[in-house]
Amino acid sequence: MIEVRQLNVVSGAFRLVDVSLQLEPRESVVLMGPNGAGKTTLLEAICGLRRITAGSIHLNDRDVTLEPPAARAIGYVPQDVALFTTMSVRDNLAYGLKVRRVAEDTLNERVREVAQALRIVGLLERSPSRLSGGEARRVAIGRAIAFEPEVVLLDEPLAGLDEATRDEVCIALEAMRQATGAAVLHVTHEPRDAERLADRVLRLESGQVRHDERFVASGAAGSDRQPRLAKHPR
Ligand SMILES: Nc1ncnc2c1ncn2[C@@H]1O[C@H](COP(=O)(O)OP(=O)(O)OP(=O)(O)O)[C@@H](O)[C@H]1O
Repeated sequence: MIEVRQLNVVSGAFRLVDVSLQLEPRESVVLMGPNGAGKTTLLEAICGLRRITAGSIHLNDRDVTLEPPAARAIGYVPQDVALFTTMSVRDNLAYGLKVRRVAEDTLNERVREVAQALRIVGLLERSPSRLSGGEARRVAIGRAIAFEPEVVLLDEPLAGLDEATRDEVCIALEAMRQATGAAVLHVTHEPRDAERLADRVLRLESGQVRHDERFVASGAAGSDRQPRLAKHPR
């Protein structure tokens, strides 16, 4: 479970003020809101990439507010993907496992599983600079989930994908969520993503988060899909 308590962030003239939210394990929450509302700023603050001026972040009752990003069990897919261009796709996927000193055989198995689930096995030895936009997005998702984080933060991961790739990525995300029990916070501007992926929807407006009462979960969030990623002991 992740709990954000009264988070305050100052970014130039922009402010997030007393933002609170909570995600249960395996819960899929979509975060919507207008351009510039602070969705990216909020995700960056939760994963430790933005300094917060007040408030706290708790992962399973552990206060991680002052921990560096790599010490938090939080996977992040940034809006601009930001793959490590000096590494192969395989090494991008392995990165989160390496920094957490996961044994090599487990690491290799995990990379293989994630690559299969996201259908990027054929890309493993490529450089990220030679990927299409959709391929790069899938690699970024793989890098974020390979170390089996407790929470995954996704900043518009489906933007710009064609319908078939979009479906594949949605299925892989749902499989990951079902198999690992990770909670997912997913930023999108697309109501259809919310309908497909969300258990509930939050709206960020005027620096504050509120529940979208109009949203009713359709139950279409992949509960009928077979998980393809196995859970490994931490
Ligand atoms: N490094 C920065 N320095 C100063 N202001 C910033 C910085 N990064 C973002 N901002 C400002 O903070 C506000 C929130 O930006 P943010 O990217 O979090 O919004 P968003 O909701 O993710 O927008 P979008 O839907 O367009 O992606 C904007 O007004 C933006 O101009």
